[in-house]
Amino acid sequence: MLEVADLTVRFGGITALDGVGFSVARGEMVGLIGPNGAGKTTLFNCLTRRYDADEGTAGYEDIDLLRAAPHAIAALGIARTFQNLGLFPALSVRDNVLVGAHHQGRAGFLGAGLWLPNVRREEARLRAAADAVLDRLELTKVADHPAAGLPFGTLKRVELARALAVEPRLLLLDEPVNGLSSGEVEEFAALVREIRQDLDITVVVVEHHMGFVMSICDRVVCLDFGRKIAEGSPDEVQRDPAVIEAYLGTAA
Ligand SMILES: Nc1ncnc2c1ncn2[C@@H]1O[C@H](COP(=O)(O)OP(=O)(O)OP(=O)(O)O)[C@@H](O)[C@H]1O
Repeated sequence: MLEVADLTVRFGGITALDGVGFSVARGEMVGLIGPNGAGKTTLFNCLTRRYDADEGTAGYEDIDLLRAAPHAIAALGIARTFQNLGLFPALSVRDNVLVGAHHQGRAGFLGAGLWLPNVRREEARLRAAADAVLDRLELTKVADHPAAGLPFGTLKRVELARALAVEPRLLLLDEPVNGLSSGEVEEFAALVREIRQDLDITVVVVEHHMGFVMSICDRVVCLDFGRKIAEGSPDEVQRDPAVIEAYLGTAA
């Protein structure tokens, strides 16, 4: 489903990604790990066209993602969550989720302004879809609450709901369990397992929480200083001396 090859991104003198390549099969869940500054978020930013790559390709289904327009990413069936939450604090939880669903709307500016019948029907359809996502993520009770003021664990689920409202085929999760308690991490892992099973979504997850990554991912890719240093099953990567050295600074 995704085939990243020779991906290189430079920021002035810093090479954030240096010839990175890996592939993700349809239905797989791949973990992307590595110490701080390894280039994980930069990789997501390239795939979602927030950053331009200097070199490389990212084949997604039958196109090169790196040539896609940034606004086309959601329509291509790709959604992401953000490390620091990409929510609008003053909007209700439901409206935050509707922002995710919005790209599916077909109404033009004029039709929306005049609130024509087809626009009303479309709005009702999008709201029903958003409500179904809220229900799945047990967020119905807080649907009308502004995002601001909700507990962090709830906001992480709203962030996931916003991404799911895109109805993605490929979901990119950036540190989804960072800051959660161990109980919440387990709940989140169960939720992701359920979503993958029910919605047939392919997932790439960036995460520092090794317990989460190792328990939920089919395969793991490790970056260090912009380079891929290991790839394999969670067990293999965990035992890889290069990975241990990258994290601990010395071979075990
Ligand atoms: N917009 C930018 N301008 C300049 N340098 C950047 C930019 N974005 C990332 N970098 C640099 O690129 C490198 C990789 O950063 P990136 O955020 O991708 O790492 P990461 O693996 O996601 O780290 P973390 O685990 O801390 O989130 C770092 O040296 C970072 O400072």
